[in-house]
Amino acid sequence: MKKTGIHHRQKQTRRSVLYIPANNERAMEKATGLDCDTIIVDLEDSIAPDEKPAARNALEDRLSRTGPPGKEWIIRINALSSKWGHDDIVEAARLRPDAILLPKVNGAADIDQAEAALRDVGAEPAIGLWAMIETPRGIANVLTTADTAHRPGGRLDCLVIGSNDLSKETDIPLPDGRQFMTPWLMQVVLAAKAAGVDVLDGVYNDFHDEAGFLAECAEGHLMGFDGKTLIHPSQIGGANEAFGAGKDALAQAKAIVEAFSLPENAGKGVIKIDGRMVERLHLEQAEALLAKAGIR
Ligand SMILES: CC(C)(COP(=O)(O)OP(=O)(O)OC[C@H]1O[C@@H](n2cnc3c(N)ncnc32)[C@H](O)[C@@H]1OP(=O)(O)O)[C@@H](O)C(=O)NCCC(=O)NCCSC(=O)C[C@H](O)C(=O)O
Ligand SMILES: [Mg+2]
Repeated sequence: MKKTGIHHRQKQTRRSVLYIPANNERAMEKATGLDCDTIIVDLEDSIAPDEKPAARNALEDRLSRTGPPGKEWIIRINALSSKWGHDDIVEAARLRPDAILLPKVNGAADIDQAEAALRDVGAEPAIGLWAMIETPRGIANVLTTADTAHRPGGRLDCLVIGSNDLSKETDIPLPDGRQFMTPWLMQVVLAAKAAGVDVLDGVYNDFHDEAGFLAECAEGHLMGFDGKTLIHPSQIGGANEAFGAGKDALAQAKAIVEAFSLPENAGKGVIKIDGRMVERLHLEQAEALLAKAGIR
């Protein structure tokens, strides 16, 4: 369970989170068989303005034929301030995804507006909200946005970096300028950790550049992201590897749990394993890692 989980969901593994344009029938068909943890069906930036209503209908039609994709799935709607946003959220609530992803969230008021709209249509409490943080104002206000997760009935469950929009709004080119965005990205990570919600890194556009993608995955993992958003199936394996608990980390976690379970360590707050100090906070960390990996 999340530390501060509001709707008491199970802690999800979200190493690899793949966007699929809602009107891409072939890609939607493939989604169930892909090894990604989560899919985001997109009604926003990958759908041309004239195609928005048709994409919404295509999604509804597909789900009525096939049912849900068989893994965590999210619908990214257009901003509620846009001419499509209201119809999108009404339709999304009817289709009952695990969560609705709001683009270009500038602050808590955007979450208020979405939660009110979901209340108005009687949306199930189990439908979560995810927020894209991809504007300068969204970065500046991210802690108060994240803290909406703590309100009674709060639906926020995950923050998602939108690096393309952030690049557009700040004139920092990608991928070369990512180092200059890093302080902002870390603000988002920190806010997510403070509020106890998940946080996902942005996409890597050049899906033929495997080395660049893997380097960005490794960096995102070190920065504390829970996973990475993806645009192409070829990126799934690398993200699962980078954000999954590696063999060494799992072995280390098991060693910590075993050491603290020894009778001679029962009353101790701190012990030594392989010459390193290990405290009970490390035990908690180890137990959480093993639980997330489904080991205990
Ligand atoms: C980028 C693409 C348009 C490339 O598509 P395509 O030309 O079809 O690529 P391939 O020929 O290499 O595809 C090989 C097979 O893989 C399937 N495929 C491709 N993409 C996906 C996908 N996303 N999900 C599932 N399956 C996919 C193809 O159908 C091929 O299958 P097969 O026929 O069996 O060979 C395309 O990848 C794409 O549209 N990607 C997603 C784009 C998207 O959703 N963009 C919006 C989110 S990004 C963003 O906006 C983030 C944020 O807001 C920000 O600001 O940064
Ligand atoms: Mg965006």
